[in-house]
Amino acid sequence: MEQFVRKALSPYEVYTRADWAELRAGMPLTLSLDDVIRLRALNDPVQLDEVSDIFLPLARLLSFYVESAQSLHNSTRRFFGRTDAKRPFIIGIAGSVAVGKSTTARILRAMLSRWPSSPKVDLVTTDGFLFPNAVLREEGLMEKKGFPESYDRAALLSFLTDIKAGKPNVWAPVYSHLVYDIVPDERIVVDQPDILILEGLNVLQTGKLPRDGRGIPFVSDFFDFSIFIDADEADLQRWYVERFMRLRETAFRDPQSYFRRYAEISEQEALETAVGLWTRINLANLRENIQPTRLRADLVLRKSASHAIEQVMLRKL
Ligand SMILES: Nc1ncnc2c1ncn2[C@@H]1O[C@H](COP(=O)(O)OP(=O)(O)O)[C@@H](O)[C@H]1O
Ligand SMILES: CC(C)(COP(=O)(O)O)[C@@H](O)C(=O)NCCC(=O)O
Repeated sequence: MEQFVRKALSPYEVYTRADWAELRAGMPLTLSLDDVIRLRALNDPVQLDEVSDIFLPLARLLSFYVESAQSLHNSTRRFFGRTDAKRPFIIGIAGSVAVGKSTTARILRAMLSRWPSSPKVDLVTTDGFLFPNAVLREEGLMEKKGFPESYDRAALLSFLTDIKAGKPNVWAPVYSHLVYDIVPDERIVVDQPDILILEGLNVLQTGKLPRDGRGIPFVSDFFDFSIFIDADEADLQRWYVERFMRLRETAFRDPQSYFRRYAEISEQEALETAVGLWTRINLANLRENIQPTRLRADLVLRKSASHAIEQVMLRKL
């Protein structure tokens, strides 16, 4: 009974992978297996059937939403008799560290940019808005990287405000996973895209509402559509640790790598280090800040232990 009431009250329509895949409705597959291999991140085993079963129906849904958003914006322009700049459609992608946000964002970007209208699709990750390590150290936040307080939220909001207003050449700072810090003098420029994908742990977080009612408090206020990628904690830990162990063979060997020392310790010590980083930083952040935002998303993609998406939940209310 309790489960029945909970289901009736849920704001989501729940689809199995097979049911969701049906909603592709003839949408043509524009990515090849080579494209998928090129786009997927280290340790992400995503396959071409994930593209046809999950991403094609999603791209079809988004094509309706983008069209409706443009039409709504045109109505507002007509009402005011204005000819202001086009407004990009902004998609937010949230979820834990190691859940596969970057692969999802890159596949989605490639698919949307291959629509017949050839829209300009840009992708930005929120790590560029982390405070530099020097600031995090001063504030005692080095073990809180990825937590809400480790980001320059004002800069991120100002970046989104400019993009949504249709300004040309809006820039964002760049973060390097290799050096584990913001890269001085490097920037990414976003120039009036039709669609912007913003990917990061924190994009659905709410923060405190200002008491005086002024200001724009949430990053998600800028989203036309939001996606949360969900998985069990035990699977996430396994993916994080496996990736860490693979990075020891690759990126950590680079003399510039912040994690250089972890390429040299024993396998057992490396495992303990990875589990420690996962538990102290990323699991704590998942529980305190990320997981509670899941039900704010328009779409939840739920991954199984094999990394494949097994269930899709689409907001109906
Ligand atoms: N220490 C690291 N060195 C190099 N690349 C890394 C490191 N940690 C994570 N990455 C890469 O950074 C990207 C983002 O990782 P993460 O924030 O965990 O998000 P997600 O796994 O959801 O995409 C991934 O492509 C991952 O492979
Ligand atoms: C850089 C990140 C905070 C992710 O940033 P995002 O792009 O999601 O804003 C994360 O990948 C990270 O490095 N966390 C710190 C703990 C760790 O080293 O695993």
